[in-house]
Amino acid sequence: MNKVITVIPGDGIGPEVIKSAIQVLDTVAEKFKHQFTYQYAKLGGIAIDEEGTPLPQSTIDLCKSSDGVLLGAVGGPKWDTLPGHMRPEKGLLGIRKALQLYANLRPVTAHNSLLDASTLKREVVEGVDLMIVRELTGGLYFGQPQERRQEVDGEAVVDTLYYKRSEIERIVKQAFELARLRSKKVTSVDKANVLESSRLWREVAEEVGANYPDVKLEHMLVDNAAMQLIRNPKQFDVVVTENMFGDILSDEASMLTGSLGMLPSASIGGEGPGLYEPIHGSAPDIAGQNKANPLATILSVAMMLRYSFNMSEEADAIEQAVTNVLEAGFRTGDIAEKDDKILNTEEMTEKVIENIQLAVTN
Ligand SMILES: NC(=O)c1ccc[n+]([C@@H]2O[C@H](COP(=O)([O-])OP(=O)(O)OC[C@H]3O[C@@H](n4cnc5c(N)ncnc54)[C@H](O)[C@@H]3O)[C@@H](O)[C@H]2O)c1
Ligand SMILES: CC(C)[C@H](C(=O)O)[C@@H](O)C(=O)O
Ligand SMILES: [Mg+2]
Repeated sequence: MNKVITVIPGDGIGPEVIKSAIQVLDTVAEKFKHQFTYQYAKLGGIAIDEEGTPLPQSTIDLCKSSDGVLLGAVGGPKWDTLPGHMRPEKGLLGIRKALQLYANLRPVTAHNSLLDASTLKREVVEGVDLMIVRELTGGLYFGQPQERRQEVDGEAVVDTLYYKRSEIERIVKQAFELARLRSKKVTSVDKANVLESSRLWREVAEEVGANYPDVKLEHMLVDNAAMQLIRNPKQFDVVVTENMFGDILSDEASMLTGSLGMLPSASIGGEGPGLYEPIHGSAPDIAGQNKANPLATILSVAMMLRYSFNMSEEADAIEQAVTNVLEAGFRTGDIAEKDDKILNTEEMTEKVIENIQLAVTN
């Protein structure tokens, strides 16, 4: 198959992990006789520096003209003092919105060989396999007004948490559809004891859930959910929640797998291409040092092949290669234990590539 992929390296470790992901894609292309064409686009800090805006129109156009979008990460201290609308992160929010990617899937899978890399006890994380379904184009991130104000008694600020019923319906429906393919349980996370938006969220979850009698629905307040995620994460199958709660809970949940550097994501739901990115950021503290764990981005490539290109055998080959490499004891610094030899980004990528090449195909 021929596929056109828009590649957005971004800032910090973004270009490093994207380089790994492209090498993996090239390996898959060769092994499975596909042709992947890459068109590179700018987003975030590098786009601000070179084009004066975090989201150039040319980037939106390139994304829309492709079959899938692969993104590294954006942001960094260099751009932290810019006004809100000019920040790198605004570019990321803008491209998600422009492509109507309202559903962000963040799978959290504990690899057996990484159980001791987690900060939690082995018996707590063993067997964890959950999916966070994060609403991605609404809520506090996008609601208007969002501004600072001078009022008579001093400075004030407002962010707006806004959802349309239809926006809640479609994301909750997505969660139920996914749960049907998994363990048939949806936990809807909200703050319905305080927020009006959460009370509507809960109401809609009940209504949508009524159409899925085979799937169990439970509601959980977000503060309790944050605690339950580290007390007993195995109780969760699909977790569905609004944008900001999902952002926070997914970083927390990543530690069940051993590292933020392990968690991939797929953003889908629009009429055009899906966007695939690790959940981590540009990691300025390790950028440019060839230290970043490339696995989250490599696993995001697997999600792109599975969800956007319908290449499940190829996706399986990548995921299996990652499992094999971890089982063989190869580690980047973030998942290493005391006596492990630490591989750099390039060496880890090489191990995954060797493994894909060795895999026997049907
Ligand atoms: N999707 C994105 O583009 C995205 C996501 C989150 C944060 N950010 C941006 O990234 C910048 C830094 O944010 P932050 O430090 O809060 O979060 P971060 O995710 O960049 O880093 C948090 C910690 O995790 C480590 N880490 C992250 N990814 C890693 C990897 N692949 N391998 C090894 N270690 C890894 C970092 O070194 C750091 O110690 C900010 O500008 C933020 O806005 C971007
Ligand atoms: C960088 C930021 C805008 C982004 C978000 O909050 O969505 C990031 O934290 C993520 O999780 O993808
Ligand atoms: Mg985040």
